[in-house]
Amino acid sequence: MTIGVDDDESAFSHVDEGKALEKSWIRICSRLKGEVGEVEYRTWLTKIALGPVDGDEITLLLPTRFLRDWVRSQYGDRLSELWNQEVSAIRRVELQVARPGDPVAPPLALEEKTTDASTAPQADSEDAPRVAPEVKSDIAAVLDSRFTFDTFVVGKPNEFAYACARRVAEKPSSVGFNPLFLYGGVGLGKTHLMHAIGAELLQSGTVSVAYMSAEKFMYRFIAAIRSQSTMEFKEQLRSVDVLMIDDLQFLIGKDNTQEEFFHTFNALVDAGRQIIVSADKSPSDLSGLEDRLRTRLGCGMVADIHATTFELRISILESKAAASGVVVPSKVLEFLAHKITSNVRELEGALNRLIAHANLFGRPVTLEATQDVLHDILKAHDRRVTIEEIQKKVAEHWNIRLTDMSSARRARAVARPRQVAMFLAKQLTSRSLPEIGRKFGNRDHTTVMHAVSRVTELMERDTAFAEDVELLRRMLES
Ligand SMILES: Nc1ncnc2c1ncn2[C@@H]1O[C@H](COP(=O)(O)OP(=O)(O)OP(=O)(O)O)[C@@H](O)[C@H]1O
Repeated sequence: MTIGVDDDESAFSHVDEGKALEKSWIRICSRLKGEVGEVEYRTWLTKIALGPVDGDEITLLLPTRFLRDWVRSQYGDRLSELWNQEVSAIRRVELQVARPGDPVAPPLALEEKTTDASTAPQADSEDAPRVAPEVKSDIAAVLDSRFTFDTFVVGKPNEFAYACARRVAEKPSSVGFNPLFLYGGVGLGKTHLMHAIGAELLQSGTVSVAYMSAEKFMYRFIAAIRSQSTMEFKEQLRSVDVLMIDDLQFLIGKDNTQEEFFHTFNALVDAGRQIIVSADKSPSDLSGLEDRLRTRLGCGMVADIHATTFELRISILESKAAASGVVVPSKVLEFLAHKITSNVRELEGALNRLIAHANLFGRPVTLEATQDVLHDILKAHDRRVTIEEIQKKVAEHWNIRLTDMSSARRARAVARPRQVAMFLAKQLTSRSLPEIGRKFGNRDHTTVMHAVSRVTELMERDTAFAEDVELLRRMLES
């Protein structure tokens, strides 16, 4: 082998070259797995075997042309980068289809290889029909068993979305519920609800369910184009009873994929099949999606998952703490629910960390320990937003003067934004009601309480207003 950079050259001339490469490969696999996630890794990357090194190029072998093309298009650049970081002399990665006698799997598995037949492509022979069986298993719903209706905690902000999801799981394709469009901010339970619907439907054993992120949909589509098998791909998609697409906003700006999705969508709905879609915004706000697609997406049931309330955060924490078997005092739960308001994922992450800590050290969870274990998260949240920032953003949004946040004016055009700012201050900061009141022209804490309940009430009644408040919240948090 001719590797031209000194460090690597000496390394390879003194130790067993093959072993060193295998070690590098294991590290690369481990990094890739962390980057792309378990399912993606198993589906596409466990089939790669190490081939020879020639000059600055390493060859990686794949069992079929389809897999080679896919890995090349999706991971080719990243593989080159990672190899180059591991062995600076390697500057290029060549992906080839393995020939008889070549290694057919990674020489050293990262862990026990338990490639799931339902998710992995069947890549055993170049002559075998390449796409049909692969895509078929590929679009089958791979659901997270933790995301069920039973584990979903229902509260005011998500009760409507939950009821719609339940309804669709009981009676898919009912008039008025097709498509079901779930939308809301990051980490508020959209994926959880979709998986819950899928799990419920699959239990019946009679319904075929496909679930994938919009991103995956696009990659499948591109792969089908590359392998000239778009017809098979379309047929696969159009043969399912229920199609779920998560995070649809990903298709913004991807015109060809949108077009394909639009046709699939129409074919399925026309054939009386159920579509379920999630996104971070309502169909009308997904600018960048074609108008005809947005219109059709809004034709069925559109359900918003609002930002969590304090009460919902407490219920979620209680339920997750109870499931863990670790006793978490209510003071700690309240503290967390006050501090971590952004989304359920973060809240859950913080609680899991506390529980893991308690289990590891066998110590009870206390408020003191919580502040200690979570100090980095708590600091980040404290820093996140100030009342002054909230007042400024809200004033700009409704085009009022900043001084009106503290003025005595009671005209609705001024009073309503002020109430929203108080509401957001309560949601996004850890300030107490009297502290918030003081920042709004020395108002009493009961005025802040009134503002919070008034805004909550209005958000429930008025979707446009709720979206305004939600938008402000997201802007302030970003
Ligand atoms: N109401 C709830 N009850 C129980 N767990 C919840 C609830 N809402 C969210 N979660 C949990 O929070 C985490 C994040 O939820 P999920 O992945 O469904 O969010 P998402 O809205 O799909 O986010 P993203 O926009 O990032 O895709 C999951 O672990 C989920 O189980």
